[in-house]
Amino acid sequence: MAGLVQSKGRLKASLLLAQAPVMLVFGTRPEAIKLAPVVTALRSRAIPTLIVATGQHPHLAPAMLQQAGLQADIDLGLHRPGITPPDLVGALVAHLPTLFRQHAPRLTLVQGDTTSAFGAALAATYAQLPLAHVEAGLRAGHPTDPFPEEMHRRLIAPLACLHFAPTASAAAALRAEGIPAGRIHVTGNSGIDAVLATSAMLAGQAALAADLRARFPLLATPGPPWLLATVHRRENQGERLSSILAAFAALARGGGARLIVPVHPTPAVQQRTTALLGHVPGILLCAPQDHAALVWLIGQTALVLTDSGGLQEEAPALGRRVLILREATERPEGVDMGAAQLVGTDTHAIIRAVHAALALPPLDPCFPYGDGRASHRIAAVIERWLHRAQPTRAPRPVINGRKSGKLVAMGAASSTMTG
Ligand SMILES: CC(=O)N[C@H]1[C@@H](OP(=O)(O)OP(=O)(O)OC[C@H]2O[C@@H](n3ccc(=O)[nH]c3=O)[C@H](O)[C@@H]2O)O[C@H](CO)[C@@H](O)[C@@H]1O
Repeated sequence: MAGLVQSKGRLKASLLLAQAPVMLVFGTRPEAIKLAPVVTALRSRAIPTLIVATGQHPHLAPAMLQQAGLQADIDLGLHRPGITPPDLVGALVAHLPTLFRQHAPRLTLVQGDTTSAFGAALAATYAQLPLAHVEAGLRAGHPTDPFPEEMHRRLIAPLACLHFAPTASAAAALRAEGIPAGRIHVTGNSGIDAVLATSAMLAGQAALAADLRARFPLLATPGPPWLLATVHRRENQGERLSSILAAFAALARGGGARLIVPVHPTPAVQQRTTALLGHVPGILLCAPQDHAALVWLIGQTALVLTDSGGLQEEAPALGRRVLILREATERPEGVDMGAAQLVGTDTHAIIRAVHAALALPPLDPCFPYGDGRASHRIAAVIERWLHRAQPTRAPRPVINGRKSGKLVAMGAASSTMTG
């Protein structure tokens, strides 16, 4: 009898979950990379998910999901040439309510600090739907730098009821802003789950590594060490980009290093990079790579030079030092551990830092941003939350501008967990 009651309870719970999925909204390459393991972990617990692509990175983001064996259930296709962050936020606030009405998500989940993440967070909040934030609590120090990412992170925080902080210091930043401790869960960064999974896949597939060696035959040629370099951030465009690229050119011309540079498709970056580095001996420009190739490239190079957030996290996990080509970082843990150095964008400072870093002994893999189990922790918290939070009100349909029906109430907070 007890068993029957229990199985009826389970059945009721699973029906509840099935009727009301977790809606994950993402738009860019790094969100796709970092959300793919979260989707897999949710699905492994039989939590239904609905993946919504905004179209912010129309080619890069779906390709990254595909690599993880996933695809978007719905693609809003909101990208158009010249679209600005406010345009995209406006489009998301206009389009997402229809999906909220059709799919009645119990929880909307966003990752990081992109315009897609902020627009979806705002739309969910207008619809009075509970919001979860993966990679919560990163702060670079200034409210609008990097712009608009820091503004996005800070504005998403008060809207979310579940905050998945990658590190203890990210959790502390949230608490300092008044987020109740019980809503914050220190999980590690799901990007580390992704990079470790990709690295294990590469180790297990000799044919894939052979393909990559064939794709980049120059890397096997004798000569100075290869460095991996990427630059794309909005705050580094213009003169700062020229200053960084001048350092790359000088390093290659000086014969101390060779650089492989996957060039971001943003026109302002692509044009200047091709113009300044296109014909410099010792510099290999290439298209953006799939995640497996990028992870392989980190392993083939001696040092990573970047303004990317994700690469700052990934390189130490793969035993590579990072020189951060920015004035500030929201990821201080790698610097504190000696795996990363904040170098800035001055040409001479970059050259000096490269020579100094190349003289250091090799770095052992280290994990300031997580142990590869963040997605499992995130899914476990969401599962508990779904079972605990009562759907007291259903999503409110808006018909001819009039609201009727019921709303899903903001969920109760669950306890902090670090395990
Ligand atoms: C400084 C900053 O505000 N960065 C934010 C930005 O990401 P972020 O600066 O990391 O964005 P990038 O476009 O550099 O993406 C990094 C990811 O793309 C991969 N890669 C890169 C180049 C390539 O050719 N192929 C490839 O697969 C890297 O391995 C890494 O996993 O949005 C992320 C998603 O919300 C946030 O987590 C970051 O905080």
